[in-house]
Amino acid sequence: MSGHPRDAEVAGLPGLSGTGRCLVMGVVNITPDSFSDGGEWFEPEAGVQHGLDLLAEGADLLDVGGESTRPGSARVSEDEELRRVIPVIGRLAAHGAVVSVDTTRASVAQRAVEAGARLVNDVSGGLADPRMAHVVADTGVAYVAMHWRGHADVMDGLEVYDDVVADVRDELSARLDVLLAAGVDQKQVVLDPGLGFSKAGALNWPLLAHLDALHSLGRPVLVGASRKRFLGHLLAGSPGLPADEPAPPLARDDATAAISALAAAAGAWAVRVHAARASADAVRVADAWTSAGLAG
Ligand SMILES: Nc1nc2ncc(COP(=O)(O)O)nc2c(=O)[nH]1
Repeated sequence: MSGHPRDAEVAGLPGLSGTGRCLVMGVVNITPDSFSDGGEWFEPEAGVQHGLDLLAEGADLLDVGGESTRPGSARVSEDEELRRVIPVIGRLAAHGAVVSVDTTRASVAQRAVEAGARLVNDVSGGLADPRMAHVVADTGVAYVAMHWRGHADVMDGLEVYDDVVADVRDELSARLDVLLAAGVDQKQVVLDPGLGFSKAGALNWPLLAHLDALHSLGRPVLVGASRKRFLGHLLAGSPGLPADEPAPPLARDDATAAISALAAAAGAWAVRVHAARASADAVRVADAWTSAGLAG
Protein backbone atom coordinates (compact mmCIF):
# COMPACT_ATOMS: atom_id res chain seq x y z
CA MET A 1 0.00 0.00 0.00
CA SER A 2 2.84 2.37 -0.87
CA GLY A 3 1.73 5.98 -0.54
CA HIS A 4 -1.05 4.87 1.81
CA PRO A 5 -1.25 6.76 5.13
CA ARG A 6 -0.50 3.47 6.92
CA ASP A 7 2.97 3.62 5.44
CA ALA A 8 3.56 7.24 6.46
CA GLU A 9 6.44 7.83 8.86
CA VAL A 10 5.51 7.89 12.54
CA ALA A 11 8.05 10.00 14.42
CA GLY A 12 10.21 8.19 16.92
CA LEU A 13 9.13 4.73 15.78
CA PRO A 14 11.55 4.04 12.91
CA GLY A 15 11.11 0.29 13.04
CA LEU A 16 7.34 0.55 13.25
CA SER A 17 6.34 2.76 10.37
CA GLY A 18 6.49 2.12 6.68
CA THR A 19 6.54 -1.61 7.40
CA GLY A 20 3.68 -2.18 4.96
CA ARG A 21 1.89 -4.31 7.55
CA CYS A 22 -0.58 -3.72 10.35
CA LEU A 23 1.01 -3.61 13.81
CA VAL A 24 -0.33 -5.18 16.98
CA MET A 25 -0.44 -2.98 20.10
CA GLY A 26 -0.85 -5.10 23.24
CA VAL A 27 -2.90 -3.64 26.12
CA VAL A 28 -1.35 -3.55 29.58
CA ASN A 29 -3.94 -2.05 31.94
CA ILE A 30 -2.51 -1.39 35.40
CA THR A 31 -5.95 -0.72 36.81
CA PRO A 32 -8.34 -2.38 39.25
CA ASP A 33 -11.40 -1.58 37.14
CA SER A 34 -10.78 -1.71 33.39
CA PHE A 35 -13.83 -3.22 31.77
CA SER A 36 -12.34 -6.48 30.55
CA ASP A 37 -9.14 -7.13 32.51
CA GLY A 38 -9.34 -4.83 35.52
CA GLY A 39 -7.18 -5.97 38.42
CA GLU A 40 -5.43 -8.84 36.73
CA TRP A 41 -2.14 -6.96 36.45
CA PHE A 42 -2.52 -4.31 39.10
CA GLU A 43 0.87 -5.04 40.69
CA PRO A 44 3.94 -3.78 38.78
CA GLU A 45 5.59 -7.18 38.55
CA ALA A 46 2.46 -8.71 37.09
CA GLY A 47 2.08 -5.81 34.66
CA VAL A 48 5.65 -6.16 33.43
CA GLN A 49 5.29 -9.91 33.00
CA HIS A 50 2.03 -9.49 31.12
CA GLY A 51 3.69 -7.03 28.76
CA LEU A 52 6.52 -9.47 28.09
CA ASP A 53 3.98 -12.23 27.51
CA LEU A 54 2.16 -10.07 24.95
CA LEU A 55 5.42 -9.44 23.10
CA ALA A 56 6.09 -13.18 23.08
CA GLU A 57 2.62 -13.67 21.58
CA GLY A 58 3.43 -11.31 18.70
CA ALA A 59 2.66 -7.79 19.90
CA ASP A 60 4.86 -5.15 18.20
CA LEU A 61 4.39 -2.54 20.92
CA LEU A 62 2.69 -2.22 24.31
CA ASP A 63 0.18 0.31 25.61
CA VAL A 64 0.45 0.85 29.36
CA GLY A 65 -2.49 2.57 31.05
CA GLY A 66 -3.20 3.42 34.69
CA GLU A 67 -6.69 4.89 34.51
CA SER A 68 -9.74 3.00 33.33
CA THR A 69 -11.71 4.74 30.58
CA ARG A 70 -14.70 2.45 31.03
CA PRO A 71 -17.96 4.40 30.85
CA GLY A 72 -18.87 5.56 34.36
CA SER A 73 -15.47 4.81 35.86
CA ALA A 74 -14.11 7.24 38.44
CA ARG A 75 -10.98 9.24 37.69
CA VAL A 76 -7.76 8.46 39.53
CA SER A 77 -5.40 11.10 40.91
CA GLU A 78 -2.27 12.09 39.02
CA ASP A 79 -0.10 10.64 41.76
CA GLU A 80 -1.92 7.31 41.65
CA GLU A 81 -1.74 7.17 37.86
CA LEU A 82 2.01 7.84 38.00
CA ARG A 83 2.47 5.24 40.72
CA ARG A 84 0.76 2.66 38.55
CA VAL A 85 2.37 3.23 35.15
CA ILE A 86 5.88 4.68 35.53
CA PRO A 87 7.55 1.60 37.09
CA VAL A 88 5.99 -0.69 34.47
CA ILE A 89 6.91 1.59 31.56
CA GLY A 90 10.48 1.88 32.81
CA ARG A 91 10.90 -1.86 33.21
CA LEU A 92 9.36 -2.73 29.85
CA ALA A 93 11.40 -0.08 28.05
CA ALA A 94 14.53 -1.44 29.74
CA HIS A 95 13.64 -4.81 28.25
CA GLY A 96 13.76 -3.14 24.81
CA ALA A 97 10.00 -2.99 24.31
CA VAL A 98 8.43 -0.13 22.36
CA VAL A 99 6.08 1.29 24.96
CA SER A 100 3.13 3.66 24.72
CA VAL A 101 1.53 5.40 27.69
CA ASP A 102 -2.27 5.56 27.67
CA THR A 103 -3.01 8.84 29.44
CA THR A 104 -4.89 12.11 29.04
CA ARG A 105 -2.58 13.96 31.47
CA ALA A 106 0.36 15.96 30.09
CA SER A 107 2.28 15.51 33.35
CA VAL A 108 1.95 11.73 33.13
CA ALA A 109 2.92 11.77 29.47
CA GLN A 110 6.05 13.80 30.28
CA ARG A 111 7.13 11.43 33.05
CA ALA A 112 6.34 8.40 30.89
CA VAL A 113 8.55 9.67 28.06
CA GLU A 114 11.31 10.29 30.59
CA ALA A 115 10.86 6.67 31.73
CA GLY A 116 11.20 5.39 28.16
CA ALA A 117 7.77 5.61 26.51
CA ARG A 118 8.04 6.36 22.78
CA LEU A 119 4.39 7.03 22.10
CA VAL A 120 1.70 8.94 23.97
CA ASN A 121 -1.74 7.43 23.50
CA ASP A 122 -4.25 10.14 24.43
CA VAL A 123 -7.87 9.00 24.24
CA SER A 124 -8.91 12.66 24.51
CA GLY A 125 -6.90 13.83 21.50
CA GLY A 126 -5.55 16.65 23.65
CA LEU A 127 -8.96 17.91 24.81
CA ALA A 128 -8.58 16.77 28.44
CA ASP A 129 -5.34 18.65 29.10
CA PRO A 130 -4.38 21.75 27.09
CA ARG A 131 -0.75 21.21 28.07
CA MET A 132 -0.61 17.87 26.26
CA ALA A 133 0.07 19.35 22.82
CA HIS A 134 3.05 21.24 24.20
CA VAL A 135 4.51 18.16 25.87
CA VAL A 136 4.09 16.20 22.63
CA ALA A 137 5.66 19.02 20.60
CA ASP A 138 8.55 19.43 23.04
CA THR A 139 9.35 15.72 23.32
CA GLY A 140 8.80 14.88 19.65
CA VAL A 141 7.32 11.47 20.47
CA ALA A 142 4.61 9.73 18.48
CA TYR A 143 1.10 10.68 19.57
CA VAL A 144 -2.22 8.93 19.13
CA ALA A 145 -5.08 11.44 18.92
CA MET A 146 -8.30 9.54 19.48
CA HIS A 147 -11.79 10.88 18.80
CA TRP A 148 -13.37 11.77 22.17
CA ARG A 149 -16.16 13.94 23.45
CA GLY A 150 -15.80 13.70 27.23
CA HIS A 151 -14.62 11.73 30.23
CA ALA A 152 -16.09 8.39 31.27
CA ASP A 153 -18.66 10.07 33.52
CA VAL A 154 -20.30 11.94 30.64
CA MET A 155 -19.29 10.18 27.42
CA ASP A 156 -22.42 8.09 27.01
CA GLY A 157 -24.56 11.22 26.91
CA LEU A 158 -22.57 12.73 24.06
CA GLU A 159 -23.33 10.29 21.26
CA VAL A 160 -25.47 12.46 18.98
CA TYR A 161 -24.18 12.68 15.40
CA ASP A 162 -25.57 13.89 12.09
CA ASP A 163 -23.24 11.53 10.23
CA VAL A 164 -20.93 9.68 12.61
CA VAL A 165 -18.24 9.08 9.99
CA ALA A 166 -18.17 12.67 8.73
CA ASP A 167 -18.50 14.10 12.24
CA VAL A 168 -15.65 11.99 13.66
CA ARG A 169 -13.49 12.82 10.66
CA ASP A 170 -14.18 16.53 10.97
CA GLU A 171 -13.68 16.61 14.75
CA LEU A 172 -10.38 14.74 14.43
CA SER A 173 -9.34 17.08 11.64
CA ALA A 174 -9.96 20.01 13.97
CA ARG A 175 -7.84 18.34 16.66
CA LEU A 176 -5.07 17.81 14.15
CA ASP A 177 -5.13 21.52 13.29
CA VAL A 178 -4.85 22.45 16.97
CA LEU A 179 -1.95 20.04 17.48
CA LEU A 180 -0.05 21.36 14.48
CA ALA A 181 -0.65 24.96 15.61
CA ALA A 182 0.88 24.04 18.98
CA GLY A 183 4.04 22.87 17.26
CA VAL A 184 3.38 19.15 16.96
CA ASP A 185 4.85 17.76 13.75
CA GLN A 186 2.44 15.99 11.41
CA LYS A 187 4.77 12.97 11.46
CA GLN A 188 4.12 12.48 15.17
CA VAL A 189 0.38 11.97 14.83
CA VAL A 190 -1.63 8.75 14.55
CA LEU A 191 -5.44 9.08 14.45
CA ASP A 192 -8.04 6.82 16.08
CA PRO A 193 -11.85 6.75 15.66
CA GLY A 194 -12.40 6.12 19.38
CA LEU A 195 -14.67 3.07 19.13
CA GLY A 196 -17.05 2.92 22.05
CA PHE A 197 -16.25 6.44 23.23
CA SER A 198 -19.49 8.42 22.94
CA LYS A 199 -20.54 5.87 20.33
CA ALA A 200 -23.29 3.39 21.12
CA GLY A 201 -23.21 -0.04 19.49
CA ALA A 202 -24.45 0.56 15.96
CA LEU A 203 -22.42 3.78 15.55
CA ASN A 204 -19.12 1.89 15.63
CA TRP A 205 -19.66 -0.20 12.51
CA PRO A 206 -19.82 2.69 10.01
CA LEU A 207 -16.52 3.99 11.43
CA LEU A 208 -14.92 0.60 10.82
CA ALA A 209 -16.50 0.27 7.38
CA HIS A 210 -15.20 3.72 6.38
CA LEU A 211 -11.65 3.89 7.72
CA ASP A 212 -10.88 5.57 4.41
CA ALA A 213 -12.62 8.69 5.75
CA LEU A 214 -9.97 8.95 8.47
CA HIS A 215 -7.22 8.00 6.03
CA SER A 216 -8.30 11.02 3.97
CA LEU A 217 -6.70 13.14 6.73
CA GLY A 218 -3.35 11.74 5.63
CA ARG A 219 -2.21 10.05 8.84
CA PRO A 220 -1.96 6.43 10.00
CA VAL A 221 -4.99 5.10 11.86
CA LEU A 222 -5.09 2.98 15.03
CA VAL A 223 -8.17 0.82 15.65
CA GLY A 224 -9.15 -0.16 19.21
CA ALA A 225 -12.12 -2.52 19.07
CA SER A 226 -10.82 -5.18 21.43
CA ARG A 227 -13.48 -6.75 23.65
CA LYS A 228 -15.66 -3.65 23.46
CA ARG A 229 -19.34 -3.47 24.33
CA PHE A 230 -20.51 -3.18 20.70
CA LEU A 231 -18.97 -6.59 20.07
CA GLY A 232 -20.80 -7.94 23.11
CA HIS A 233 -24.09 -6.77 21.63
CA LEU A 234 -23.23 -8.33 18.27
CA LEU A 235 -22.46 -11.68 19.89
CA ALA A 236 -25.51 -11.82 22.16
CA GLY A 237 -27.27 -15.13 21.64
CA SER A 238 -24.23 -16.83 20.17
CA PRO A 239 -24.27 -20.58 20.93
CA GLY A 240 -24.11 -21.04 24.68
CA LEU A 241 -24.69 -17.34 25.41
CA PRO A 242 -27.95 -15.72 26.53
CA ALA A 243 -29.78 -13.73 23.84
CA ASP A 244 -30.90 -10.99 26.19
CA GLU A 245 -27.50 -9.71 27.32
CA PRO A 246 -24.18 -8.82 25.71
CA ALA A 247 -21.57 -11.53 25.42
CA PRO A 248 -19.04 -11.13 28.26
CA PRO A 249 -15.71 -9.37 27.47
CA LEU A 250 -13.65 -12.55 27.50
CA ALA A 251 -15.97 -14.09 24.90
CA ARG A 252 -15.17 -11.29 22.42
CA ASP A 253 -11.59 -12.17 21.45
CA ASP A 254 -12.44 -14.14 18.30
CA ALA A 255 -14.61 -11.27 17.03
CA THR A 256 -11.78 -8.90 17.95
CA ALA A 257 -9.38 -10.94 15.80
CA ALA A 258 -11.83 -10.81 12.90
CA ILE A 259 -11.90 -7.02 13.18
CA SER A 260 -8.09 -6.99 13.33
CA ALA A 261 -7.95 -8.85 10.00
CA LEU A 262 -10.52 -6.56 8.37
CA ALA A 263 -8.89 -3.43 9.78
CA ALA A 264 -5.50 -4.57 8.47
CA ALA A 265 -7.00 -5.22 5.05
CA ALA A 266 -8.51 -1.73 5.18
CA GLY A 267 -5.07 -0.21 5.81
CA ALA A 268 -5.04 0.32 9.59
CA TRP A 269 -1.58 1.18 10.96
CA ALA A 270 -2.17 -0.85 14.10
CA VAL A 271 -4.80 -2.61 16.15
CA ARG A 272 -4.96 -2.24 19.96
CA VAL A 273 -5.83 -5.58 21.50
CA HIS A 274 -5.83 -7.58 24.74
CA ALA A 275 -5.25 -11.00 23.12
CA ALA A 276 -2.12 -10.42 21.04
CA ARG A 277 -1.59 -13.83 19.44
CA ALA A 278 -5.03 -14.07 17.83
CA SER A 279 -4.71 -10.62 16.26
CA ALA A 280 -1.07 -11.12 15.28
CA ASP A 281 -2.17 -14.17 13.30
CA ALA A 282 -5.21 -12.31 11.95
CA VAL A 283 -3.22 -9.40 10.55
CA ARG A 284 -0.74 -11.82 8.96
CA VAL A 285 -3.66 -13.51 7.18
CA ALA A 286 -4.94 -10.14 5.99
CA ASP A 287 -1.51 -9.05 4.78
CA ALA A 288 -0.98 -12.34 2.87
CA TRP A 289 -4.45 -12.09 1.33
CA THR A 290 -3.99 -8.42 0.37
CA SER A 291 -0.48 -8.97 -1.03
CA ALA A 292 -1.77 -11.81 -3.23
CA GLY A 293 -4.47 -9.54 -4.52
CA LEU A 294 -1.99 -6.81 -5.33
CA ALA A 295 0.24 -9.37 -7.09
CA GLY A 296 -2.70 -10.11 -9.38
N1 LIG B 1 -6.01 4.80 21.21
C1 LIG B 1 -6.93 4.12 21.95
N2 LIG B 1 -6.75 3.97 23.28
C2 LIG B 1 -7.68 3.31 24.03
N3 LIG B 1 -7.50 3.18 25.36
C3 LIG B 1 -8.43 2.53 26.12
C4 LIG B 1 -9.56 1.98 25.51
C5 LIG B 1 -10.58 1.28 26.34
O1 LIG B 1 -10.31 -0.08 26.36
P1 LIG B 1 -9.57 -0.81 27.59
O2 LIG B 1 -10.23 -0.30 28.83
O3 LIG B 1 -9.79 -2.23 27.33
O4 LIG B 1 -8.14 -0.44 27.56
N4 LIG B 1 -9.77 2.08 24.17
C6 LIG B 1 -8.83 2.76 23.41
C7 LIG B 1 -8.99 2.93 21.99
O5 LIG B 1 -9.98 2.48 21.36
N5 LIG B 1 -8.02 3.61 21.31
